[in-house]
Amino acid sequence: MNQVNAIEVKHVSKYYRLYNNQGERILELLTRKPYYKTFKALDNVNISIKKGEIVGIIGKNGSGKSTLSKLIAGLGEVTSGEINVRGKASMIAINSGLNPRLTGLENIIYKMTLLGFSRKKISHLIPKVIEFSELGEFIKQPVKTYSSGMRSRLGFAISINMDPDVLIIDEALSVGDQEFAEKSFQEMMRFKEKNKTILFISHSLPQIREFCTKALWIDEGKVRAYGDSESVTRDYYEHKKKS
Ligand SMILES: Nc1ncnc2c1ncn2[C@@H]1O[C@H](COP(=O)(O)OP(=O)(O)OP(=O)(O)O)[C@@H](O)[C@H]1O
Repeated sequence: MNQVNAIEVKHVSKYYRLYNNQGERILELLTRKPYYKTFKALDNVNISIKKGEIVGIIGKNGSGKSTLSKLIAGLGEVTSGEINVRGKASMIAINSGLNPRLTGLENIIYKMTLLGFSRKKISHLIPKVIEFSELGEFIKQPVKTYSSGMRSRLGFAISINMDPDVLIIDEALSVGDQEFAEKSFQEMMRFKEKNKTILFISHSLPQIREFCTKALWIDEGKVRAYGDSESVTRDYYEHKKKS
């Protein structure tokens, strides 16, 4: 793998199986005949992302942004192709990664234990995560009682303090308040200074222009453009205006 590439996505396709109802899944098991339709969520995606880049991922709803970022984060299998990530990747998304039945504090411990952090390291990081999340006493409440903004705060605070090499943020900052979003952006910049890599999925083109060095435009599962964030967001905006 090239020394300077943090992420390499080579000829990656991802197909989902679509069933009309649960009955079809059972019929398939019984008859051993396929009852599903195949849906191509990603179609031969090739991309290399250099270490230290902040890459904004844009594209209309359902174009494959989350599918691609989940695969890069190691959540799920590619149907074909190959993904190489240098170092550890950590993903935060609006509704994933936290166990709703556990409290905020238990989630911190759970996630860090899963990643193999020592008890000592976890005890050291807990106060930092709580402080960054600004959840105060709510950290002792089950996550299912949190608002989407509170979940996103906790998710961001855990991920950033785990100090991954690649941080993937899927819309998680769109649900928080402005103040928290700004604090998170500052943290993203510090991350960049440490020459770490960030993938940032957002529907906000101004945010992408402000914070990302590059932008990746995904359209119907294919890479439509990858280049400097200014020009890719402009092309995307022009395309949206016409359609
Ligand atoms: N688990 C799944 N099973 C079946 N289809 C799926 C699954 N996950 C995603 N898809 C489909 O794959 C396509 C791409 O979805 P994805 O969530 O990657 O899009 P997105 O670009 O992130 O969209 P959005 O902007 O709405 O978040 C969509 O058509 C979606 O319905």
